Amino acid sequence: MKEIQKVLLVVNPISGGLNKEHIIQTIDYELLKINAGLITYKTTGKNDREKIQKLVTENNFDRVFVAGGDGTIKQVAEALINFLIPIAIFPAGSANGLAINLGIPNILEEQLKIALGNEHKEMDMLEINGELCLHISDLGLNAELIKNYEHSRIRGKMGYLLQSIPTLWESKYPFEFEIELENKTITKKGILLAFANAKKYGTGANVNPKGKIDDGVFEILLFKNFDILEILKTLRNETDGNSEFVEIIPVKSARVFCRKPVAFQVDGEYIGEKEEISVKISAKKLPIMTY
Ligand SMILES: Nc1ncnc2c1ncn2[C@@H]1O[C@H](COP(=O)(O)OP(=O)(O)OP(=O)(O)O)[C@@H](O)[C@H]1O
Repeated sequence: MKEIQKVLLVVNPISGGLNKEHIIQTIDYELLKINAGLITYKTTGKNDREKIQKLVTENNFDRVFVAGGDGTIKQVAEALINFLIPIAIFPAGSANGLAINLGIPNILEEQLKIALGNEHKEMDMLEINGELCLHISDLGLNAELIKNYEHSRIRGKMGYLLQSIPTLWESKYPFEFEIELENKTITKKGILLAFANAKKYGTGANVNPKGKIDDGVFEILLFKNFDILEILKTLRNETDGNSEFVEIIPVKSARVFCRKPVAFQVDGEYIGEKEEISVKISAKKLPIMTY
C-alpha cells in the first residue's frame, strides 16, 4: 500500500460516552514518529458527512482513521464513497458491531498497528432504500429498542439494557413480512427481520454464523419467535441454526413489504417506521484496514 503521508482522523466526541483525548494524542504521537501529517475532525452531529467530504476533497489523505461507533463509521464511508481511501477503525462507540466483526482488538496499540499496516479488506456494503448499510439493519423488535434507547438519557450498554423491558412491553410483535426474493415471494411472521452483512451484532451475538463481510452476498435473518433460551444461546455464541427460531436466506437483493409500518434501523441508527424496504449489495466496496 501507499506510504502514509497524511491522515484524517474523524472523532465522535459523544459516542459510547467515552473521552477520546487519549486516542487523539496517541495517534498524533505515532504519526509524528513517521513524519505523517494529521488533521483531526470532531463531529458535531450536524452536516458531518458534507464537512468530511470537503476535507477529503481539499486534502490528499492516504488513510482516514475513525474513532467512534458504527454510526460514525457509516458517515465516513458515505463521505468517502467516491474516493477509495482506506479507513481504519478505533472502536469508541457503545456497541462497535463492525469492529467486532472485523476482529479489531480492544488495545489501542494493536489498533494502531492495523491502521498503519498494509492489510485491508474490500468490504461489501448494502444499499437499503437508497442508504448505505455497513453492518446490520433490521425491522422489528431491535429497531424499537434502538428507538427507545435514542430517546433515553443513559448511553452505553446499560442504556440498552434499561430499555429492553419497556420495549418488550410496548411492542406489537409478531410482525408480518412479505419477502420478495430473486425467484420467489414468501410471507413470514416474526419478531425481527434483519439484513446482515456480517456475523454478529455489536453485543457479540453471533446471529449469522455463515456471514462473511466480503463475499458479495448478504443474509436475510428471520427471527420467528421470542424464545429466551435461543436468545441466550445466540448471546453465548452457541447458535446451532435452529430453524424453529431463526431462518437464514443468503441473497444479493430483496424487497420486503410489511402490513403495517414497522420500526427500522440501519447500523444502530433508528430511521423510522417503514412498510417497504428495498435492499441490494452495493456495486461499491469499502477498503477497510484489518489484520
Ligand atoms: N458532537 C455531537 N453531538 C451530538 N451528537 C453527535 C455528535 N457527533 C456525532 N453525533 C451523532 O452520533 C451518532 C453516531 O454515534 P455512533 O454510532 O458513532 O456512536 P455510538 O456510541 O455507537 O452510538 P450509539 O450510542 O447510538 O450506539 C450520529 O447520530 C451523530 O449524528
